[in-house]
Amino acid sequence: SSLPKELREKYVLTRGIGTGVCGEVKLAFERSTCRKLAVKIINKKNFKSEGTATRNAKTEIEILQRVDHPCLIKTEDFYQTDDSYYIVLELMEGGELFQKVKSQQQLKESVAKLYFYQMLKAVQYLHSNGIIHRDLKPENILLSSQEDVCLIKVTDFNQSRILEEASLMRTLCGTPSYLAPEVFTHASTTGYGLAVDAWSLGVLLFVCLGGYPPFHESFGHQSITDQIIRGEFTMVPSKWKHVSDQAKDVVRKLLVVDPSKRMTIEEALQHPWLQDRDMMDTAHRLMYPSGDAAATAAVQVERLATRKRGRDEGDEEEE
Ligand SMILES: C/C(=N\NC(=N)NO)c1ccc(NC(=O)c2cc3cccc([N+](=O)[O-])c3[nH]2)cc1
Repeated sequence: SSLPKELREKYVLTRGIGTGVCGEVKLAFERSTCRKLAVKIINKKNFKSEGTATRNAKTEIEILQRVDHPCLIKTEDFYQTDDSYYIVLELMEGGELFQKVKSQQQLKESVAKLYFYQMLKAVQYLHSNGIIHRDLKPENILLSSQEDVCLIKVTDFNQSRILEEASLMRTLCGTPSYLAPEVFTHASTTGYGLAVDAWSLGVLLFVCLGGYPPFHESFGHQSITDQIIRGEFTMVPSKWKHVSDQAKDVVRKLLVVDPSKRMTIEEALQHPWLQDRDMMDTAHRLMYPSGDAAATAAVQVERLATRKRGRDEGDEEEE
């Protein structure tokens, strides 16, 4: 394929290392440093052209370049041609969580807990920045190494949405007489939107602990959508007998059909199963290798503040 000239000048692209539904990932070497990197090639026709202004304004690429958290994929560089995007990313040598669960049957509970905690922190960060991921699945969770104890990163923001309270405010300025009730209740504000990610994390945790999905067309007579709508899943004893009751409790409180009754990300982070000092120390050592987490946290806060100021000024220009 015709790679952008600047990309070819800066990187050597070699073999494919992962194939996503919407494109492929190639191993690349940065010519100047010989550093190994990954290049995700996304075919533009995979980007559904959304009607809503919000989606057009904030494409996935902008989200990818804006987010900054140890458990979210970081883009190093970005190129595009008429038909493709080329995203240069850090190499995630552990590959997709999906492959690891498949090859190991099911993960050890301590490993599942370490990964799940990092996923919660990544999604907590997205939500605090008004972003819903909406497509959390094992293919979109990457592992930084082949070791069980490793950093994980969430990727693929193609389905993500920015929560625009502003657009709701504009809606409420008009005549309300034609507006549906849910516009005024939770449904259209951050409330329910964020809960979709909590459900997906429940499915992810179920798969990591049980080694099989909670909802699947091959289970019983019901369609997969009926199983999901009814929230009907089975913890097969042979697979779940070694899993702790606390871990099962987290899954059961996330796979709740009614979003208003579903456990939130914040509540999950407070659940007894995750009050595990050793796991947290390991996770923080992986997330903030520089060691001084306080300093790193302070830097994060400062960076967010400057970015927020920048965005506000930027928005004024847009307005
Ligand atoms: C941003 C994004 N997707 N966005 C999108 N619209 N997809 O639908 C995206 C999706 C997937 C990836 N995947 C990788 O970086 C990735 C997959 C993989 C498998 C084995 C080994 C490696 N590796 O880096 O060594 C891998 N990296 C990286 C970025």
